[in-house]
Amino acid sequence: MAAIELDGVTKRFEDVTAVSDLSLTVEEGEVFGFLGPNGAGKSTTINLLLDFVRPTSGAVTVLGHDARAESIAVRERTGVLPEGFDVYDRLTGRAHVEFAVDSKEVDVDSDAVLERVGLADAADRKAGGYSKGMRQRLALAMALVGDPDLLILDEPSSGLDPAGAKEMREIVVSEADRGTTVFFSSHILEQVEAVCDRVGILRGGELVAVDSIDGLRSASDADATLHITVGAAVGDGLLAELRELTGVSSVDRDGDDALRVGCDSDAKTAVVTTLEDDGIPVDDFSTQEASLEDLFLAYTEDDAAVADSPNNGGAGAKVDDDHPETGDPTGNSEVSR
Ligand SMILES: Nc1ncnc2c1ncn2[C@@H]1O[C@H](COP(=O)(O)OP(=O)(O)OP(=O)(O)O)[C@@H](O)[C@H]1O
Repeated sequence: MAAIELDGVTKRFEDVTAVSDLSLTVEEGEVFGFLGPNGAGKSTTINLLLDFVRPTSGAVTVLGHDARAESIAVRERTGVLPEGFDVYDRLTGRAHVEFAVDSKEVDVDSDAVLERVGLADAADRKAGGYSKGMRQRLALAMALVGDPDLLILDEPSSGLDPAGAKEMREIVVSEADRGTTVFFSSHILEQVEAVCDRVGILRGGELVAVDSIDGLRSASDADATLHITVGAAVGDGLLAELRELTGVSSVDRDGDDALRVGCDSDAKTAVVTTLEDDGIPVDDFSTQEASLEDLFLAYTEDDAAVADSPNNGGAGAKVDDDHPETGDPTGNSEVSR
């Protein structure tokens, strides 16, 4: 069964279309990264899943439940780390987790959850004195209460130091190992690359790509960089010839005995063959694949030109030619529609 299913979902706020005809399926047990520039519609999508906002059109199903009609059933099985989470200053960390335990009506040892997110030593301190990263850990602890089937994390690494970000990754991986579906939005692409099975990229409310990172690589124009060590000097004429090859975007000398070539994967062989045909021995070469950041830019920049990507869970990877900040640590109060 799919954990999340959005079918032709559009959300308009007066004249702003935050999400446009979004279709996306996230399978149970997947770790799914949801990316997009500021204002792309990520938080709105998350709010649609949780029935904090309602679609203008289209259907949202979460864990087999209709997100509108069965929102309570969804929330009972879902842990949420909301964007812009804020603490109750006067309550201790433990009191926050106990609040989540009571709200979810589960029998959970709050200290064990706090330990899990590295807050055991600060459990009795008032959360108003917590650093930003500690607040974020506390939000995660509350999301983890009750071992949810689905974790929805909106910018989970915001405010975390590198050690905290690593712990966040480890928790995501261990949750996934337990079978939990994890759906998270992030601007920290290394984080996403490290843990996600698939990513979806939103741009202006539209899903412009959804695939594994390798799938995005092969479907996008983002180039790999080929480092070639050569056994003889490469003249300007040959450099120009290489630049003319199909799929080659740049060719630069890298010292006297090496070249750096930006090219798509199909062009690699032609580059090497052209050098050898011109009597230049190729002593060594290595390829550095496009990073997720390169891919993100390729899919979201204005002149993005991206080939069709086949594996999209029914969404159709596309070629691009009232968000309630409640202050409620459950993330559950105040619904804006
Ligand atoms: N309650 C609202 N009323 C009016 N417009 C809204 C509301 N909520 C979101 N929007 C608009 O919808 C668009 C998408 O916003 P959203 O917060 O979903 O983007 P995002 O991808 O989460 O951005 P960020 O990365 O900056 O958090 C933006 O243009 C935003 O201004």
